[in-house]
Amino acid sequence: MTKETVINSYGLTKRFGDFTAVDAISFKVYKGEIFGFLGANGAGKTTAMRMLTGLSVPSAGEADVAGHNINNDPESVKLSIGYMSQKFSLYEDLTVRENIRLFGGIYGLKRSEIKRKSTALLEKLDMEKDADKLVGSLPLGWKQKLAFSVAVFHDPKIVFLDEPTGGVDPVTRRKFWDMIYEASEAGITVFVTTHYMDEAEYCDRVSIMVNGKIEALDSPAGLKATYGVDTMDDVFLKLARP
Ligand SMILES: Nc1ncnc2c1ncn2[C@@H]1O[C@H](COP(=O)(O)OP(=O)(O)OP(=O)(O)O)[C@@H](O)[C@H]1O
Repeated sequence: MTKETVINSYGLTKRFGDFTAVDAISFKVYKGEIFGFLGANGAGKTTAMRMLTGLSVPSAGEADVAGHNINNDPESVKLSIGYMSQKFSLYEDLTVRENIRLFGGIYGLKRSEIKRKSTALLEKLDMEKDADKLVGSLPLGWKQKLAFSVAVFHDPKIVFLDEPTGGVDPVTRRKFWDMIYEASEAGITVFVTTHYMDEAEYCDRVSIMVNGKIEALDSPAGLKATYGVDTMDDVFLKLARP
């Protein structure tokens, strides 16, 4: 069976003046995959992700994302994906319920659908009694779970997560990854950047970006075998911090 390609990037490039932040990256991501997008600080991950999500125009190159071309039809790209940025997109001065409603509306869901799905989501997150609390008052781990949930609320084909678990303890991070697995099992492709190497191990495939280029791309086991090391930490150290 051939795998369905949901991201096809070819020669994707972003320059800021004389500086090339993303340097002609070409790769494919398949449906339902958990794809880890790794690299040291400043390697170009966020810049690449902003192009792939239709938020920033490439200097050169192309990408098809969820069946739409990022250059010709960025608006369709935006509607077909979910995006959770490092600072999340949640409104701190709105309640949990208001945030869910807002994002459902932005992604074009019907009112009745928003209502039904909100009830199910609050139950799943065990946040029914917190539904009318301001998001700003919640612990960071809860905000991350809520931000992820609103990013997949409209059942997008792909969800892009930019360092979704920064600043929380390992148990909270592990719980967050249960949600990622669940989304992937439901057929949502997960594109995730992280600085945590235990999280890199949870991915189906991992790419490692160095100075704007993709230096390696394989499964965690494949990368470890190629570089003759036992952990993703060591793979990362060899490539990204030689
Ligand atoms: N708007 C901009 N103008 C000029 N340079 C920029 C701009 N945005 C990013 N850069 C530069 O591009 C490079 C890549 O940045 P980017 O944020 O994509 O890296 P990153 O891999 O996501 O890093 P981090 O892990 O720290 O988030 C950096 O050197 C950054 O300073």
